[in-house]
Amino acid sequence: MTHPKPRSIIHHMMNNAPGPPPTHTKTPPATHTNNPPAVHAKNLTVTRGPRTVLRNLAFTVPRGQITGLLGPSGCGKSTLMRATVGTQAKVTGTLDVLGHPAGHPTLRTRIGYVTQAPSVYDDLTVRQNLDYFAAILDPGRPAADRRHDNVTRAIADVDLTTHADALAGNLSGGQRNRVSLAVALLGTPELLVLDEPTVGLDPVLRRDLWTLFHDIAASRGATLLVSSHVMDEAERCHRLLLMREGELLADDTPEALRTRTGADTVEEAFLHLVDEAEAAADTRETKR
Ligand SMILES: Nc1ncnc2c1ncn2[C@@H]1O[C@H](COP(=O)(O)OP(=O)(O)OP(=O)(O)O)[C@@H](O)[C@H]1O
Repeated sequence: MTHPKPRSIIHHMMNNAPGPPPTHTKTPPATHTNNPPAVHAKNLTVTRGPRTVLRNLAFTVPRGQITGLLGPSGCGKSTLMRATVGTQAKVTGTLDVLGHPAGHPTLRTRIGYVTQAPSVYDDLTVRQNLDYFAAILDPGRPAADRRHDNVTRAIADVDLTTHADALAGNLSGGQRNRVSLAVALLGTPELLVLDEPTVGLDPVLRRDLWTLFHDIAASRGATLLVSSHVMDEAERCHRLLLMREGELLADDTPEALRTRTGADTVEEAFLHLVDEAEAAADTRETKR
């Protein structure tokens, strides 16, 4: 007897679109044209200890798309994500998320946030982990059926149905990352903030996750803000925020960045922009 295959976004996408995911150089139409952008920042500055780690940032993250936050280690990606989800202290300037100031209580259920360290309980199974977080998000006996459906769907979304009863502690690093992502998907968030979700994953898993991100954006109209320091992942985003040392070098589509700098890849474009920024800084210095 053959069992029906569990519904899985990853399989669904792979069956319909074999090969690598599209690089999506064209910007799709925004799905909530009358709504405020997912994120709007102006004069955004963050200090950590004695250091200014984000300096005067201004950018807009449109809805319904994948915006990549790219830059070298230590440039401030995690700090920007923490500020966006409202967990970062000493934030000044404007930072509006889904039309509210970052950290506003109404945003709690509208944002999913996955940090770099998978936040799952090793001594619980995948389903028990999800049940636990679902009970916090949507408590009470009357919501039991809805919780069960949401948990089943979130597990299927990250392609872990066959591992639902496995202890999280016995999963691979990539699978544990996907449990964290499933937790973030539980409340069907409008904005998903994913901090280096593919770090340490093999190329196949990385490709599968990016396929999943595109499916989440396309099928739910969700906005994804995804950080990475791997420049080839930039090509998979609709838009890019390129960062260096707490400052924004660019806020554009991968295609526009390549065209503007005459580069073949986003990595080359990034290096070009770094050189340009350093030359501009030198000019300012010699004029003093
Ligand atoms: N608690 C802290 N006190 C002072 N400085 C900090 C603190 N935490 C981080 N920083 C500094 O803030 C800067 C930005 O850190 P952040 O973690 O945002 O960078 P990142 O781009 O996410 O790096 P990575 O890719 O390695 O995760 C770094 O230079 C870091 O040293």
